[in-house]
Amino acid sequence: MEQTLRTGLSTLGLSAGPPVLHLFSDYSRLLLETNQVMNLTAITDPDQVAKLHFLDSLSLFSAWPLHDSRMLDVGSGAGFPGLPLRLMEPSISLTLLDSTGKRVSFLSELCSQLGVTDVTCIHGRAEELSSSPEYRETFDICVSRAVAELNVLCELCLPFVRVGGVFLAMKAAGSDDEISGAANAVRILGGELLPHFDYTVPGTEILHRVVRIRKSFPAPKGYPRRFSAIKKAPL
Ligand SMILES: C[S@@+](CC[C@H](N)C(=O)[O-])C[C@H]1O[C@@H](n2cnc3c(N)ncnc32)[C@H](O)[C@@H]1O
Repeated sequence: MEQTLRTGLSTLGLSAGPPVLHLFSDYSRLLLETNQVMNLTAITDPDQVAKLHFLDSLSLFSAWPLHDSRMLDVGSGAGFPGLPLRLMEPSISLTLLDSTGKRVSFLSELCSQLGVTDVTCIHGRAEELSSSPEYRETFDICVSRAVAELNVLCELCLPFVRVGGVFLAMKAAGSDDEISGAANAVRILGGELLPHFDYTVPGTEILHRVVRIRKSFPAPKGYPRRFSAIKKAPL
């Protein structure tokens, strides 16, 4: 696993010393051990964890400058993409958010075992939390992978991003229709669609995409709506 990671990192123009590589090994081991008793990932081979979770997450470094940012990962699940980014770049101030309590307990335990005690793990729903002044428009960067369609995801994520910050949504390469279908949501929520960034997940032939949305104006009051309303009438 460490060799796959080292090779993939060099493809991304990144490098890591033994202490960071060990952190990723420990992360993979704890993920796969816990996965035996809790549904965290469909991937069970450490080499595939390195490629499809770690290197896919770390590809965000090629899509946007991430250092020294206050970052929120919405629907982080087992920590992707936020935690691999923080392990590689300690200057990121990271908050992981998920609506499933068991996953958040796993994340808290994982961060404590990895010794990254400055990561904040929150159990809650994005559309409820972003109305609180503590979180609304306070993050430089919001990231999210595999949580919802982009029009819905914009309503969950853009209210967290400060004006001038960015929302980075990880999507499949063939997401052109999904992106054009989210144009209305982006506009209403104060966003501006930037050119997307396509990449090949290192060590694979899988093409993925980072949709980049700059926050240009504050999100109007009243957004996000309750999840039932978001689902019933997506923007
Ligand atoms: C398919 S998993 C993806 C996990 C991770 N981002 C990844 O790529 O491996 C989706 C996660 O989003 C969380 N989620 C879904 N809706 C959410 C919401 N409204 N607020 C916070 N978390 C949410 C779920 O609990 C789940 O853990």
